[in-house]
Amino acid sequence: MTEYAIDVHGLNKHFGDKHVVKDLSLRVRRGEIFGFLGPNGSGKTTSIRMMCGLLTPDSGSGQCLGHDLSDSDAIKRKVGYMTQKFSYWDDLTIRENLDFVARMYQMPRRREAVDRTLEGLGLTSRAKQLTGALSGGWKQRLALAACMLHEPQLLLLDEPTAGVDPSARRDFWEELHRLAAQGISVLVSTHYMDEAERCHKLAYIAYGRLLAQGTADEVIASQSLATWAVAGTRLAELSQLLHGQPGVAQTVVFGGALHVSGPDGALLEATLRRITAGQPVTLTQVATGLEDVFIYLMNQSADNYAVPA
Ligand SMILES: Nc1ncnc2c1ncn2[C@@H]1O[C@H](COP(=O)(O)OP(=O)(O)OP(=O)(O)O)[C@@H](O)[C@H]1O
Repeated sequence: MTEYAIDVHGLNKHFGDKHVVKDLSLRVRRGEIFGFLGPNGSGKTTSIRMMCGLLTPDSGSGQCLGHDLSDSDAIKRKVGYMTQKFSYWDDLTIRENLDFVARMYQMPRRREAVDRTLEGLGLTSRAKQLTGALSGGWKQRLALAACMLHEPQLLLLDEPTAGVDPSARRDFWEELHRLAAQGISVLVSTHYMDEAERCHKLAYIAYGRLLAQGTADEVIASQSLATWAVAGTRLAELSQLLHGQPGVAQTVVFGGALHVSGPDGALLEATLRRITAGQPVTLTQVATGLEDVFIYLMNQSADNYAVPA
């Protein structure tokens, strides 16, 4: 048994003349929760589908749970894949939906598998509820249960909590950590920063290219950004003034403060002091956050990929 649930190198995928995944190399350890972040259309779903054998890469190689990527039948038997779209029957109960999935996959000892899964995900008391009447959070839990029926070793979850309220998202993540503690590996794509911070490791992908990966602290440190918080009034006006000034890479409003970041700390500070001189604002250097870094990475890659006029 290898140390990695996923270990892929140089994966590429084109759709027509669009190069949607570029030289993707990624390793996910067993029992690790690995977060996959990036703007819409950056290639997260395509990457996930290649890693679980649902889509053949144009080039590149690797293994998933010890099987070569080309051995998609073996991989699919050990992987649970939760797609973005909720695809269960509203007019069936939770139990009936799970039973339907178990039948579809011709699972042996179906009743036992459904009971075990209901119990494992805290759904037993709701087993008879109609799916259509469930809240978004419980629907996601049903979808997770359906992809756990065959006891997979790896979960590939594509934006599993999109549109789910914060308390249900927290419960869902507690469940993921419980599963990871049992040795199940999880690759999860998300747009939520709080979820990114709950992952053991992260990768940020934009325009098909993986731009940073590691723990949240490593991803933040990798960009060496300095960040200042500017508190005061007329911050929108100040943001416009700062745009394009020496040392200013980006300005982002965070609650009542403007976060201003740039790669050259001294230059950024000098610019901030010059532009805000005499204005009723306070400047405080703050720790650069994950969101600051993701916005920076996205802007950088947009610049690199911009088509020249
Ligand atoms: N089967 C397909 N045929 C043609 N183009 C596709 C196909 N699947 C995806 N694409 C294109 O590939 C690019 C990457 O899509 P993908 O769904 O992998 O991105 P994503 O990062 O998962 O986006 P989102 O966050 O919106 O789900 C997009 O431009 C998309 O339109």
